[in-house]
Amino acid sequence: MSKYQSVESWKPSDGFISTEVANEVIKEKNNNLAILAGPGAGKTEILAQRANYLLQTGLCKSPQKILALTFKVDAASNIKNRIDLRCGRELASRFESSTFDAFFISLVRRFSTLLPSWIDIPSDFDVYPFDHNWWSDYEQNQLGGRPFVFKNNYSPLDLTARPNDEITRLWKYCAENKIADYKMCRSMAFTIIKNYSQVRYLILSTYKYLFLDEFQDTTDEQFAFIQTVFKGSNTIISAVGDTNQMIMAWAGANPQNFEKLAKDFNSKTVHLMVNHRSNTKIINLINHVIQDLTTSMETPVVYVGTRKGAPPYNCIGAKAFDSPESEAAYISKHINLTLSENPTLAPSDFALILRQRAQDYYKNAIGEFLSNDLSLRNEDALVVSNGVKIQDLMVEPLSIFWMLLIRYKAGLINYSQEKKLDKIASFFTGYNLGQERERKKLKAYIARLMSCINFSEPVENTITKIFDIVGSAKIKLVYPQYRSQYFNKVKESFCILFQDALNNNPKDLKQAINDYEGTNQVKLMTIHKSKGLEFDTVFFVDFHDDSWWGLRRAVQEKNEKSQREEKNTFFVGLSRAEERLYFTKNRGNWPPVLVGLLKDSNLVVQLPDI
Ligand SMILES: Nc1ncnc2c1ncn2[C@@H]1O[C@H](COP(=O)(O)OP(=O)(O)OP(=O)(O)O)[C@@H](O)[C@H]1O
Repeated sequence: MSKYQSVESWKPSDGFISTEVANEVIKEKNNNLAILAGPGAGKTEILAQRANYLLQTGLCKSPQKILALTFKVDAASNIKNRIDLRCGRELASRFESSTFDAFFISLVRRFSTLLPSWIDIPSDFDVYPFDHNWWSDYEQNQLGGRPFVFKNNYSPLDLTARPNDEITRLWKYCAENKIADYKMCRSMAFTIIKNYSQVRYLILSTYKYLFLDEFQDTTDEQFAFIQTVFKGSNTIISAVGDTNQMIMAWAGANPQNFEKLAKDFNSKTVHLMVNHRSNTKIINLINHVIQDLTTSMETPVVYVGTRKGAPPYNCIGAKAFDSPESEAAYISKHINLTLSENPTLAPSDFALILRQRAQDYYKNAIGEFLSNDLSLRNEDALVVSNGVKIQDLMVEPLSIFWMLLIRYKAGLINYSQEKKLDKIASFFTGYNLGQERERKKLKAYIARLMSCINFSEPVENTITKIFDIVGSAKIKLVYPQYRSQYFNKVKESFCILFQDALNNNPKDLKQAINDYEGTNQVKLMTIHKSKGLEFDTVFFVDFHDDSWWGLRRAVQEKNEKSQREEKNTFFVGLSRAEERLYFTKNRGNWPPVLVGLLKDSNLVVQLPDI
């Protein structure tokens, strides 16, 4: 029997609502696609379903693979997690998801021997961003200091011709210390690709399909890489994004990406006009803001919701306060009221988002939250200095794996979590879950890992024992991002955060797990960090003119580009809400441009006193 399903019998999984356009995207065979879609349209999901379709029907046959490239680590693991859970091991192993930078690094490690002979970097170098302190040390110790190109906006260098002394000295120093920063890796990857057509052909013959998620955030440099490798090839590209959510221009994202894709790759443009996330009132507000974002040359799009049920009464509101404390006191009471009226909601369904300085806001607000029996978690905070941010830790595959084992040991695992644990363990062991005998061996392996867990021992001991059984080589093979020092950062951050949760709840394991995962905590984060997420209720806090100074300045200076970026940021934030969306300020004036938009919509009411 064929291991592949027929194209006719293949169906999308997990309650996916398919529209004609969605179906067209999933099943496109020949054309490069530019998929434009608004918030909540299920952009990542449609790529995940397309990957399932191509792998499960054999349109992407072994040994061909799909490569998904994106800007951010969490977006890369998000799509990979969905494929891993839905496809078997063999199929999932042919879906590779990576950030652009991680892909560049893997190219350099693999082909470092092809680099010009003056570059002597060993393949097991560590990568981290060289920050201000690093450069200060370097400048003090190294003759000639930081190369000029590293001081400015930097395009990748072609390293084939031996560059100047400053550059060669930097590379020599890094080779001796087995380190490199991201910019250096980009240069090395470009040098390999441009000068060795064999490497390009190897990439092209490996990847029949290329997915580009969050395409609006792609930089010129990344686009140049896509052009160099894929232009004129048979690899089929599917790029998905939302130009109204482009908030990375400061990091080099180019608003013309979709046009460039159409020109260079003759891509077919498809619009997904649905929003599966928000209620009709919030979608009306989204459509209203889109009208403002649309230039006179474009036709404004209008999104249609698929969510059932009427929006809650007063679901979009605003209120002014005279201090962050009184604002936080009101919000925590409001959350408690909504929780008491909606028993299916938990504190983690509520988010406070703000333009900047989440930690300052946290310090002012936490007391009020605690006195209303609620906990607030600053998702943007580092677990430990030089460690991983809480929000990033939550999506790290190793943190997910360790928590699943801990849940299993504590008897607090549900069916889908257990399936997920089996899947990850099968990646480490190679056991086939479809075969009874191998499944038994897999269960014995998981039991062995679990026997390492002793809740009265320091968490670090437990994790080290688990790690010894799994083996570092296996972990690095399955998750290439852990080939560097980053593994130790994730491990240390996990141990500290989970140890804290255990210490705070010595007799209540369930509560400790909830504390670690933030299940019973209201989330606090910057708008940039909220991108890609969704919450039942969103409070836009600290929503005053001073915190939107970037927009104020852009208006004063008539800087259209910056105004657009600020408005896009506002758009990203408000489109995170499913059912309730509130704007609050604790001083000064409302930001005039944004509040003008809200007033014009006629959708925002004054929130009542509680
Ligand atoms: N085709 C679909 N049918 C039903 N529900 C869907 C579908 N696609 C996505 N969803 C659900 O809709 C919500 C929004 O999806 P998702 O977060 O993938 O959208 P998105 O396009 O990435 O949004 P954004 O750009 O705003 O982050 C999620 O809860 C998701 O599970």
